[in-house]
Amino acid sequence: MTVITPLYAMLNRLGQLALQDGAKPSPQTHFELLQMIDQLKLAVETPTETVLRLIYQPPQNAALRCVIDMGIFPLLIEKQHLEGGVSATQLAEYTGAEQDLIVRLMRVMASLGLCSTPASGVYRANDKTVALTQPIGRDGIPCIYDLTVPTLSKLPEYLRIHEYANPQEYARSPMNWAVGQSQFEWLASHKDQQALFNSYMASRRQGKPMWFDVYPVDRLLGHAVPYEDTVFLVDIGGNQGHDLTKFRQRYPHLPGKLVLQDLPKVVNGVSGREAGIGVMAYSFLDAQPVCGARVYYFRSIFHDWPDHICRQILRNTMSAMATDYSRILIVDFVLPDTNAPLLQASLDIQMMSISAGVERSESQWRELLQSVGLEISGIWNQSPGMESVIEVIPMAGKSQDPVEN
Ligand SMILES: C[S@@+](CC[C@H](N)C(=O)[O-])C[C@H]1O[C@@H](n2cnc3c(N)ncnc32)[C@H](O)[C@@H]1O
Repeated sequence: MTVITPLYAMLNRLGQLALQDGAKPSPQTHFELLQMIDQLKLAVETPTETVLRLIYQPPQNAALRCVIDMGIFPLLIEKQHLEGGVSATQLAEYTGAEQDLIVRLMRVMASLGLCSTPASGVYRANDKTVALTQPIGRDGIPCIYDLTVPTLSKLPEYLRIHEYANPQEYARSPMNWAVGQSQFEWLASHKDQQALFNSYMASRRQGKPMWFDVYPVDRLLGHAVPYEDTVFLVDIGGNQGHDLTKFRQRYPHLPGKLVLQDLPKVVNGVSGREAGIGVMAYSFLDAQPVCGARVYYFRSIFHDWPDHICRQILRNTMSAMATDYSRILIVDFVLPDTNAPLLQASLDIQMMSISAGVERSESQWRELLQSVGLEISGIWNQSPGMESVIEVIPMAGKSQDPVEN
């Protein structure tokens, strides 16, 4: 009798998933495939192997950061035409680094699958190498490394000293304790990293659906007031306008203006004229100056902040909302109560560290919103691994007057 082991059952399921959607899997299948592959690895690894894999992640990240700094990935792309690949000797010549060091760093890159190594001390670009030369890898890796590593290395000490209290105050976040500033002050005082951050923000969802692919925008269009001087959507904390530009391209004829808001250091020098976007330096810790917009849109904002600041931001927005007309759209993760994807669970720890922020579950979102008199009118999601679009309106019978923060 054949015994179906858990490993065999997993492989079977993987096979089914691989067949299911042909060459281009749906977002759901893609997500399940990735989850299954992780589970498969755990099923094959011995417990010792799992622990060793985890222990040696920090050196991998450090090596990757160095290889990005040395500009090796663009060289591999540039020399892609060389059939035999690029040797460590050549890389040493191009970069000025010592050849033996290159061999040691590139061994890690090849093991991570970020290039191939057809012969000893020889490297070739693969499809992952390309992403490391684009803004998402080129700028995202050093940005997140510099922003988080000094704090993460001290997080165990911070939590021990603070008797394992859940960090809930922006001004007393682990980053503030470890580095003297929380994320946005730190970025504002580190010009190069702020530029990397902006570039990473604009690039990190490349190839993923936009919020308007997930959310039925028709819900907003039908009742929008079509006057030239009305505002259709304000992107609050919209960085340098990457989302709004794409929204404008998809919807060139909207009933009303689009407005981008972010901190002065982020939007100074940004011109939205070509895309027909108004640009405004504004802090969402102050009352919202744009009144009566159809939509107040926040993407990846609330996860940066603890509840008390989120309430402040929400109240500042509610004071500008038009009764029975304006709504808030929040694009953020809605963590499942069990089996949260590792990326979301890890981002939660990152947010906690750099700004006492939180990735929230549906019940946490409801609780937060209810505490200021708001309620969820719908949640849209295309894939469990992606952010959701949460539509929010004032609770029936609640006033939208400014309330004390
Ligand atoms: C995680 S990024 C998200 C950017 C963009 N919404 C996106 O999803 O790509 C957070 C943004 O909030 C902005 N921000 C931080 N503090 C702010 C404040 N007090 N007022 C307005 N924007 C702020 C940052 O400059 C940054 O652009």
